[in-house]
Amino acid sequence: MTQNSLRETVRVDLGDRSYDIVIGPGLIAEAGAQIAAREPGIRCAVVTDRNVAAAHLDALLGSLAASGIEAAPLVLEPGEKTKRFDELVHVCDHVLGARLERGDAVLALGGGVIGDLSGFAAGIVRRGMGFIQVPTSLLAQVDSSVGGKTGINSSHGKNLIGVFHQPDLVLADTDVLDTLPIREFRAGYAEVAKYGLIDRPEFFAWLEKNWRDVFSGGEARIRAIATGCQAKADAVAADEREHGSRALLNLGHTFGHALEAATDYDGRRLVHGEGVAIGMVLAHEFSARMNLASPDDARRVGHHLREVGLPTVMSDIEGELPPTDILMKHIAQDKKVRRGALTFVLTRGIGQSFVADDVPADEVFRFLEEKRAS
Ligand SMILES: NC(=O)c1ccc[n+]([C@@H]2O[C@H](COP(=O)([O-])OP(=O)(O)OC[C@H]3O[C@@H](n4cnc5c(N)ncnc54)[C@H](O)[C@@H]3O)[C@@H](O)[C@H]2O)c1
Ligand SMILES: O=C(O)C(=O)C[C@@H](O)[C@H](O)[C@H](O)COP(=O)(O)O
Ligand SMILES: [Zn+2]
Repeated sequence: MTQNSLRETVRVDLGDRSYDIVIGPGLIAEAGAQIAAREPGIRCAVVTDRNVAAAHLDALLGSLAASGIEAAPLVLEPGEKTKRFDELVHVCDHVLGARLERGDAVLALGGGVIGDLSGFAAGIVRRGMGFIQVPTSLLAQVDSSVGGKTGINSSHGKNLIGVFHQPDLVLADTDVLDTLPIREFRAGYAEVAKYGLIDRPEFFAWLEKNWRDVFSGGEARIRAIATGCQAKADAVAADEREHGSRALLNLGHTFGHALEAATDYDGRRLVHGEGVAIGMVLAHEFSARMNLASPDDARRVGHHLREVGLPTVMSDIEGELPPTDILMKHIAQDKKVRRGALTFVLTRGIGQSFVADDVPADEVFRFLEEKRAS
């Protein structure tokens, strides 16, 4: 990690596909110069959503134009339901209609929804073109803009269709978080805390003490984002395509994704980071039930996430959830399933997560039934 006053740069080491994540204030105004310095002559399709466009699109387009970068903007509807096939076709048609070449780029200006969808388009148009991430939600700055997982949802489940396609550059302008709704900031915080729970117990302890400063902005926020990006960069460099250790980044996601699918990706009821928050508490509780970890750790995780204002139990989700066998059907579609056996990220304690193969489905079923009843 290199530091320059409030600017931090984290490098994702992937040989000839390595790239920088630049983090700090004022980066949208500088985006044109940052991109032109790395890719002279490049043109961009700028994909964003209506909320982000209202607050930040003009500034980005101005910055690109000032550096002589031609840009073709496309504004989509906000929300998880935009991660679907017809919107993928929409983005691909837009990129082709603008006559962008393989060496040009799709630039994602937005949260994880826009990043995942645009990255998928960049990965398949002309069999793979340039991709630049300008993440605008906390979740996207600390997680989804890094690592090259792209994709869309299916009626069969979350993120089931997609490709790995790494970005060439990530510009995380921390100023833009000032316009992010507080509910979305909290949701992104769940993925920040995740890195502590995976294998950085001292980071989790730091968050327990300093989360108010992370929420209020400034140095603590930048430190939290840079620590998260470094953790993600390390995990991706070690196992780019999730053959093994990268699966740790999925802590809380097997339960969380099932809950997102069970609520029909309705962001009024549950957004991704909230599903991850509930999922991480469930993963710690399930680990305790399997005698792998102390129930005190599960209580500590639940206490912290609840303290910042996140939902932590299934009953926090508004409205009825479908029966447990439907949740199990979603869990069985998880991409970590091997030869029909469930794989979960479980834990031996705070910061001691591990990938558990062959988790008995009947134990998971009984556990979920009990949790729903309690
Ligand atoms: N590819 C990955 O590695 C990865 C990692 C984590 C999550 N994800 C995916 O990311 C998605 C969730 O991302 P998200 O939480 O960013 O959701 P999102 O993209 O829906 O953004 C959240 C909301 O905030 C708004 N918004 C974003 N930035 C804003 C800003 N600066 N000012 C005002 N409004 C703003 C958006 O319009 C949207 O309404 C999920 O689909 C999840 O599966 C992917
Ligand atoms: O980058 C990863 O690897 C992750 O698992 C990060 C997660 O936060 C993210 O939500 C990811 O999209 C989930 O991946 P999936 O393979 O379970 O769809
Ligand atoms: Zn996630």
